[in-house]
Amino acid sequence: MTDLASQGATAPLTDSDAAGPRTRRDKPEATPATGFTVWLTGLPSAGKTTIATALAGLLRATGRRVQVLDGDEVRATGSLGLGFSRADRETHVRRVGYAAQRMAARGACVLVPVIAPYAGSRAAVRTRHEAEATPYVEVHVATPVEVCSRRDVKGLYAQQAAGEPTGLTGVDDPYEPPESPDLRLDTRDSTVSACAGRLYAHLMERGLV
Ligand SMILES: Nc1ncnc2c1ncn2[C@@H]1O[C@H](COP(=O)(O)OS(=O)(=O)O)[C@@H](OP(=O)(O)O)[C@H]1O
Ligand SMILES: Nc1ncnc2c1ncn2[C@@H]1O[C@H](COP(=O)(O)OP(=O)(O)O)[C@@H](O)[C@H]1O
Repeated sequence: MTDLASQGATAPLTDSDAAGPRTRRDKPEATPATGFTVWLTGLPSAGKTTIATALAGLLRATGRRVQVLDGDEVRATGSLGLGFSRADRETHVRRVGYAAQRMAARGACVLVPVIAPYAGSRAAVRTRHEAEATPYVEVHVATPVEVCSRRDVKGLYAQQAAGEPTGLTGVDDPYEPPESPDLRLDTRDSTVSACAGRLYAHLMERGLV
């Protein structure tokens, strides 16, 4: 048995195919999957990262290549040195949008849990994707600030209430809610898996999965 065969690369998936047995090797080459970007925008603690992680699991289970571009992670690397002023956030969002589009254009499912508080920079990201004919899905994780501040996953709301940091999105810094996102998720009365499932269903409707 060759190495490839020992990894199951030529094992028949079915023997009932009229054209003869299909092989695992047929799958990726015969139908290269279209990449896309899903941008999850919303307040801190809204549920962006949690839903992105759950969706990543669903997509990986079907064999898709997934890249998650988390705001904190990009800020520690590609956006190192940028803060939370309007100008810095806009630069950061456009930078992440550029990277996302390039990865999606190469077939990845790119999931972006990044606040992106300003409508203008979100529109710029969408426009970049459209210009390159890369599918783009904007999801508003529309959890109200009262709920987010109760969750307070990173303790930021409590810290802000105690005086630092100032300029917390949704509290004393702007968040411009998307007027017409592709999908709006209300996480108040839904489980994480229900939200990820709704998003997956939307991707199916769009023919992306
Ligand atoms: N002032 C202020 N406002 C908002 N968020 C703040 C702030 N300071 C730190 N953080 C934390 O930074 C995390 C990453 O933010 P993002 O890159 O997604 O933000 S932005 O799009 O540039 O606005 C973001 O992560 P999430 O909580 O996952 O949204 C925040 O926890
Ligand atoms: N339906 C839901 N979808 C996403 N998160 C939820 C949901 N219900 C409760 N949560 C909780 O809300 C918190 C969201 O945190 P996180 O995903 O880090 O937010 P964000 O990335 O938007 O800052 C997590 O503790 C998560 O378990």
